[in-house]
Amino acid sequence: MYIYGASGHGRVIIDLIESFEKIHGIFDDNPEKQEILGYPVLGAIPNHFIFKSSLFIAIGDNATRRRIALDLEDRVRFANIIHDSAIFSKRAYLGSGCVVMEGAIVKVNSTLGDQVIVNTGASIDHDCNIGDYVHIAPQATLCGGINVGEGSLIGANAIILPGVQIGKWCTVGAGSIVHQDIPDGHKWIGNKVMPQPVPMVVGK
Ligand SMILES: CC(=O)SCCNC(=O)CCNC(=O)[C@H](O)C(C)(C)COP(=O)(O)OP(=O)(O)OC[C@H]1O[C@@H](n2cnc3c(N)ncnc32)[C@H](O)[C@@H]1OP(=O)(O)O
Repeated sequence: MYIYGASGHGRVIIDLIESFEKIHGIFDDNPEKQEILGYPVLGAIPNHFIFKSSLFIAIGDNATRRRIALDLEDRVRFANIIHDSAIFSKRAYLGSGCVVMEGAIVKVNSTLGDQVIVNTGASIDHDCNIGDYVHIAPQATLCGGINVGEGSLIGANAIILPGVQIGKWCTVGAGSIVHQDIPDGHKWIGNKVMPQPVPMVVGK
C-alpha cells in the first residue's frame, strides 16, 4: 500500500497497518516532510507514477481528502482499512478509501461512502448512511437511522440522537448532543445549531 499524507493522520495510519501491510511509499506535497516514523517521504506524486498497489489518503481534513481523491481516482485504486479490533457488521457496506479504526463499531444496514474516517472507538449504529469524505471523530456515537451528508465532521464524543439528518459539509462540535436536523453547511455547538452557514466545498 502507498500512503498520501505525512502528518498526524499519516502517523496514525502507518502505525495501524505496518504490522500486516507492506508500505511501498509515502507521499506528501510539503517538501519539508522528509521522514515519518522512520520511513522516507518521497515528496509529491510524480505525474506519470505507476502505482504497484493501492493508495490510502491519510489526510484528516475532509475537503483536502476529497480534492486529492478526485485528482487521483483515475490513476489508482483506494484501499480500505478496517482494524482487527473494530466491529464491522457483515451487513454493513463501505465504498473505497475508508478507515475504521481501533474499537470502532459499524452496525447492521449502515453504509459508509468513499474516503470516510471512522475514528477510534466511534460507534455507528444500525441503518445509518454516512456520505463521502465524512469524518466521525474518536468516541462519537451515532444512534440508529442517521444520515450524515458529504464532507461533514462529527466531533469527538458527540452524540447524535436517532433519526437525525445532518447535511453536507456540516461541523458538529466535540461533545455536542445533536437532537435536531442540521441544514447543509451549518455548525452545531453544544445543543444548538449556529445561525450562520459556513462556505460549502464546490468543484474539484
Ligand atoms: C484524532 C483527532 O484529533 S480527530 C479530530 C476531531 N476534531 C474534533 O473533534 C474537533 C471538533 N471541533 C470543535 O469542537 C470546534 O471547537 C468547533 C468546530 C465546534 C468550533 O470551532 P470555531 O468555529 O473555530 O469556534 P471557536 O473556537 O471560535 O468557539 C466559538 C465558541 O464556541 C465555544 N466552543 C467551541 N467548541 C465547543 C464545543 N465543542 N463545545 C462547546 N462549546 C464550544 C467556544 O468556547 C466559543 O465560545 P465563546 O464564543 O463563548 O467564547
